[in-house]
Amino acid sequence: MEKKFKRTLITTALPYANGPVHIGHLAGVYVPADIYARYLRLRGEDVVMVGGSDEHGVPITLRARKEGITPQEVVDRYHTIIKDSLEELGVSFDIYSRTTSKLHHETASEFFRHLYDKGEFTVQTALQPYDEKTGEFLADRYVVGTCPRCHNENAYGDQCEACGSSLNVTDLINPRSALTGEPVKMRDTTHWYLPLNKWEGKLREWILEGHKEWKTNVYGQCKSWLDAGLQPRAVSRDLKWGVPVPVEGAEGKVLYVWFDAPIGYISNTKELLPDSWEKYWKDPESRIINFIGKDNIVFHCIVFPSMLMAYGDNFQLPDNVPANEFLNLEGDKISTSRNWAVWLHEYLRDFPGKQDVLRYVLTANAPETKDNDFTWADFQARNNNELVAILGNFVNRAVVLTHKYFGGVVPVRGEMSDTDNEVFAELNRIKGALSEALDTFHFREALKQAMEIARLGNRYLQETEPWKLAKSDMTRTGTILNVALQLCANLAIAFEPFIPFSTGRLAKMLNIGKLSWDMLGQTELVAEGSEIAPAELLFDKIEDAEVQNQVQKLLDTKKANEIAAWKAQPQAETVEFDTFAACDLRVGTVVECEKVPKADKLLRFLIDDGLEKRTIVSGIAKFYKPEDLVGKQVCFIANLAPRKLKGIVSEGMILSAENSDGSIVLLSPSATVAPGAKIG
Ligand SMILES: Nc1ncnc2c1ncn2[C@@H]1O[C@H](COP(=O)(O)OP(=O)(O)OP(=O)(O)O)[C@@H](O)[C@H]1O
Ligand SMILES: [Zn+2]
Repeated sequence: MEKKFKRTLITTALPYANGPVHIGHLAGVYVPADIYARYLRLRGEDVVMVGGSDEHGVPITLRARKEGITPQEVVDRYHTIIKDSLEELGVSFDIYSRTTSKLHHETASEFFRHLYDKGEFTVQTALQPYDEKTGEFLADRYVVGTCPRCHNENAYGDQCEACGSSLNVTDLINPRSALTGEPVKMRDTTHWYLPLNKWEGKLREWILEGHKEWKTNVYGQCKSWLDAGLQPRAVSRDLKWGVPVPVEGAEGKVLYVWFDAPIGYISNTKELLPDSWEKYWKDPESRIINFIGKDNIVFHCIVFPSMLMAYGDNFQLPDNVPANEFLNLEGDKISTSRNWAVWLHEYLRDFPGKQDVLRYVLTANAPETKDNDFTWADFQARNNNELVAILGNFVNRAVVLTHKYFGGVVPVRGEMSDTDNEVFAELNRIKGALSEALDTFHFREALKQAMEIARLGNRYLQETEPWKLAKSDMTRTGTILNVALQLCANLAIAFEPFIPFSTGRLAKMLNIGKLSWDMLGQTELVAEGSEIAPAELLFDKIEDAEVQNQVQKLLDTKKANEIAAWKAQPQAETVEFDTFAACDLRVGTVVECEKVPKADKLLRFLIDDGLEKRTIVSGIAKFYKPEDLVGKQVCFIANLAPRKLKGIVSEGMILSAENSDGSIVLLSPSATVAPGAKIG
């Protein structure tokens, strides 16, 4: 039997404030959380959605060092971008705060101190990497080295981004300091550990016995962690940026970012509801739902619950953790550091007023059960073929026809035909399926069901053809349009959790007041005799040029990444001087230059080499216009055995350099020299 709850607290993973948010964050966490929150609010439930930026941890301090600014400046910049862009997308947080707030520092500090006083920690001294040049211990990402699994040379001390392995500093081959590049030294340092093993039994019972309904990806990950056996986990770090460890002898140490971040959920609730926050956290009749992406499962299902159990005081464990898998972009893993992303703030700038299109596409294609790919082609297709052609089209037809035949006044619904009754029966079936999908976090399925109402409407108009009937039977035409308008009003409810901007406009067009989930399925939402507003298009077609711009932006990024990753080839084997001297290298002046017919890569040169004019064929046609080269001086190998290319005998080879992007650049002397001058 499903348990009834009095209220729900929705938490959303705290985005890391070392960059803006991208579509992966949205698809994984913020869009589904917002859908669920809006749905519960429509049902009139007591629901609170909290969020905030995660502003501590090593990547932020590294970024600050790189840019020569303070960590506070880094987080101020990104917190503002993240907060504003999520708000503009319509993510309806009740509070969006940050972990550098005073209240959070106090809350996290008190949490640690309480566990410390209760004796919930163990203290361990262990060897940690240390940079002798800067005199600092190197936590997590301060250490880079070669990944033992995939041999990526730039794996971090906690993770390899190339192969996705989670690592320990000691796993890295040739570990070096990210600050100075020096090999790391190991030194003793003391930290506080939370013995997760102490909570293993309770965790097993709570998840493996008590929550078999969880998503299989979440349940499966928890099971494998638990089956592998839990170890004590360090909850402090040698760092200056963060919440200081509030005990004596802990100077220069802060709370591990994954100890402090989930406490952010508590401090955010506290900040929002100073007097009543506890009932959301401690009343067994409250329900906590954590929205996260798959890489956060262990922290939300193992680490944070252990912290809450260790704290005691009735803190409740989450009722569900509907974690999503990952969204990729055009076939590649989304990455902040490689700038491989669609950034929300840029999307909002490039597609003004199209928040709902992104919300729709990210839900329709959400990585609910497996990793999924976002492509601009799919984005365009879903907008044009679904939002415009199905939903927008149906609403537009119903509203336009009501204006055309009834002057915008909702016509009377006369006698109902079997078709009309079937439409309403189908609407009811959809309501059931839609609610069930939302209740069980199947948002893709829920969105599909909502779209079924619009499909139903289009089929209905197609079958009944009111535009034909209007010539002979206005009563029947009125009935049909009344039914169609009721479906439109139902769409305004069914789609509200997903695309709230458009449903707001739709409700206004239909001139209907506040809607609630209970009203879904009702057939008298638009009152007979009431006036509706003129038709307004809910969605516009997205043209090829708009998505091509976005694809080009990604291609540019790819190119920039390749150039940044380019490395010179290792040096070839040593040769004796005589070998070099045997090559007769000279400078010549280009007398003629033209494209070789039927060969798109080749140019034919006629070179004045100081003795005579010689012909050389060179494969650089993609990079130079022949007319631009006439009169220029080039370097060439004079004594290379002649070779036939496309029927032309080439007497030598022109020297060029291949750039990191694959383009070819000719070599020329830095000042004009006599043709035939020797190079050596
Ligand atoms: N591509 C993605 N698909 C789905 N969820 C994601 C994706 N990237 C991040 N998330 C989720 O978004 C939440 C906030 O992410 P966080 O700020 O920690 O970013 P991150 O994982 O460091 O991403 P990035 O490396 O791209 O900055 C986390 O719960 C994370 O699992
Ligand atoms: Zn690796």
